Amino acid sequence: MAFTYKNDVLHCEDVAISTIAEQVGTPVYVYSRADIEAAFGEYQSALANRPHLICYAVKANSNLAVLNLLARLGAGFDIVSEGELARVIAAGGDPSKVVFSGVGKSCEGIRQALDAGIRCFNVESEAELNVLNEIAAECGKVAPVSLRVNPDVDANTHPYISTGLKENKFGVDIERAKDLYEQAAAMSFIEPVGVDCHIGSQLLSITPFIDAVDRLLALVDALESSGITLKHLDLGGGLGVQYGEEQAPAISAYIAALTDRLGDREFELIFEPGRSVVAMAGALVTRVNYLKPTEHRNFALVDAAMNDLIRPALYDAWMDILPATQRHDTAHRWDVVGPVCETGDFLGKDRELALQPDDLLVVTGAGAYGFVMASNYNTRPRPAEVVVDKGTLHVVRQREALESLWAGETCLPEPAS
Ligand SMILES: Cc1ncc(COP(=O)(O)O)c(C=O)c1O
Ligand SMILES: N[C@@H](CCCC[NH3+])C(=O)O
Repeated sequence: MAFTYKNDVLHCEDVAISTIAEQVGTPVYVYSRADIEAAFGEYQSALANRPHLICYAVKANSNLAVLNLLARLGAGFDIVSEGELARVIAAGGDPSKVVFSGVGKSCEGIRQALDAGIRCFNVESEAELNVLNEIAAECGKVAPVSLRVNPDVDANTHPYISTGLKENKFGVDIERAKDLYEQAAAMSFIEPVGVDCHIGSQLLSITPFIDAVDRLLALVDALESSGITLKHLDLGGGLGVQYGEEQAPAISAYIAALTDRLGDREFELIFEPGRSVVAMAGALVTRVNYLKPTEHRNFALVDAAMNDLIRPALYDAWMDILPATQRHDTAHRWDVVGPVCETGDFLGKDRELALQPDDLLVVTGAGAYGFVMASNYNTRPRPAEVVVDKGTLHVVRQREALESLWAGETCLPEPAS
């Protein structure tokens, strides 16, 4: 674990958090190269004795430096837009290791992905399959396809990030999937190559994954007996991490439990992990601007806000908040809140901390769905991002310049008289 205390001072790898804040300012996202590589390495070791491709889910953290270091480790990528495809290519990723997920792919995205020669389109509806067939015909290409099947399994996670239930917008109803594969197989510019599912994110139990894989395997066997042989099984992402006291399954246990279900079937396995690769490798560093104790609650007003890290506001997500330097004076309960004009603008509530103005606080577990979900609400520039590589600090994205926030906007001309 990269974020550890040495003599009361929190470090990322060998660099003190206070050094980062002095050099780069706050708020700032900090990622540990070693932690990202270790988590990805766990997937690689767990899958070492099977044909596999680990397609890192770009949406979790799409910083070019992060994508580049995963590409160098041999990762494939799971994308959901032409923007993410462009990022992967800019970061040196191999398009032939890209799978394209997403329930509403644009025609332009489909065209660019066909041109780039991606590994597979994870198709989510009959309408999308027809559009893909038409665009592939125009481009004179055959599109490799998996259907993303909705297995109707309860992932037991926050309702906003549960994706494998019938009432969710994602995937093709498993009961319709066989018919759709038969249609796909008859299309001239579509080649069914795999099957895919992704039932949700931040799953803390392996059981729903097992239920989903069993349902997928029954479908694969039924397809096989009607003459459609698939080459790969894509089991999506979704493995949770330990933000607080809840325990998350180890990557190795999760992979072992799923590969156990396959029997002697010899598919290539694809996984699309996002959070479990990058979440714990990152943190958001923020400075206490004001302390505001009141009769009812104590507020620590920090310089990061919901625009920088929206998970607490959007999902009521609990994320750990650590002092950059541990004080040994009396702790109090603080709501750690930002400057944005919304009551939902908090990073954590009721946290026991010994605080002084100007102290640095560190929100851990922020490497996934942190910067990527940041916005410019309240005309706040998005923070810088840095990677710590042992003793060296690399600024991999500068904090946005204020003027860039209104670049491209124009005022109306004087009204014609
Ligand atoms: C299709 C798809 N694949 C992979 C992921 C990555 O999920 P996670 O970050 O939970 O591993 C997501 C996000 O939930 C997704 O929608
Ligand atoms: N944004 C979510 C995860 C979304 C998963 C995307 N399919 C989170 O922060 O937990």
